[in-house]
Amino acid sequence: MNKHALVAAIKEKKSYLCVGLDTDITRLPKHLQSSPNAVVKFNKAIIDATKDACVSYKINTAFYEAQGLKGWEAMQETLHYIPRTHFTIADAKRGDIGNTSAQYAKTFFETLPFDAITVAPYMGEDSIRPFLEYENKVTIVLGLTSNKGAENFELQKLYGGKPLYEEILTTVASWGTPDNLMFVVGATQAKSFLHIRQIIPDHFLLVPGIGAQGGSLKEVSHFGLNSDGGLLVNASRAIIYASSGEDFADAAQKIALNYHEEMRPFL
Ligand SMILES: O=C(O)c1cc(=O)[nH]c(=O)n1[C@@H]1O[C@H](COP(=O)(O)O)[C@@H](O)[C@H]1O
Repeated sequence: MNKHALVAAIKEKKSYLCVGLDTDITRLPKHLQSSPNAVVKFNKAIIDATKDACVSYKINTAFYEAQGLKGWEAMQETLHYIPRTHFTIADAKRGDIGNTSAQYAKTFFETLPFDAITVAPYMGEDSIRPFLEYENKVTIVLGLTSNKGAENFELQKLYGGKPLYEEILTTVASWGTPDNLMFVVGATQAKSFLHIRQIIPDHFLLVPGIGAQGGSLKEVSHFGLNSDGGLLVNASRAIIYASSGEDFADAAQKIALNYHEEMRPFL
């Protein structure tokens, strides 16, 4: 699915919810833990339960890579199970010298055919170009992240007085278009959304940090939405671990529907 199809899905469904499949093998409900392929069973149940409320799924690759070969297989099976009507994100946070980034792009755009990947901008233009060369794929660059460590570098002022993250948004935006580039902005950074929208009015923002990290969906929506929707708000733990019992999928569905209901009036 490309960005235009995503915009259509958001408008039709009146949802900009992205469900995060950060599936931690140690947090699976007890009744699944001994079952073979437990991660895939869990993910399939979560997808079945939440697909009507959301337009996107984000697979955080760390939770799968940590399991070795079995984890990569689970990631692949999960990706293929996600309906084509949903925008798929590999949250892999890659980026390296050009020829290495080209291999990362191949991994997450071809071998595993995700629609988008998260990328760290630290190594600059040649580390991001190989991702942008793919037509109909989206590169999501870390802008202002949700974590405390954002203060260490992203919010530090450069010599001109501008914070580093602003320089990243402006410069990276000039390497692509709002069709092939999005930016990560954490929901915990709500007070910066108005300003960020002045710098990049047209780009989609992937917004993690509601739910477990305490960000406000209302604030983010108020300041972040644009005429395309322009937001993908992610929640992972708050949805997928809404219950640790046999009712985990029903509980996940309830939370996802609540987010959807909160989003509806904004569109
Ligand atoms: O790129 C991300 O998705 C990301 C960026 C960021 O600034 N903060 C952030 O939490 N994330 C990811 O978003 C998800 C948030 O998970 P929950 O806090 O459980 O909703 C995790 O997969 C994080 O790795």
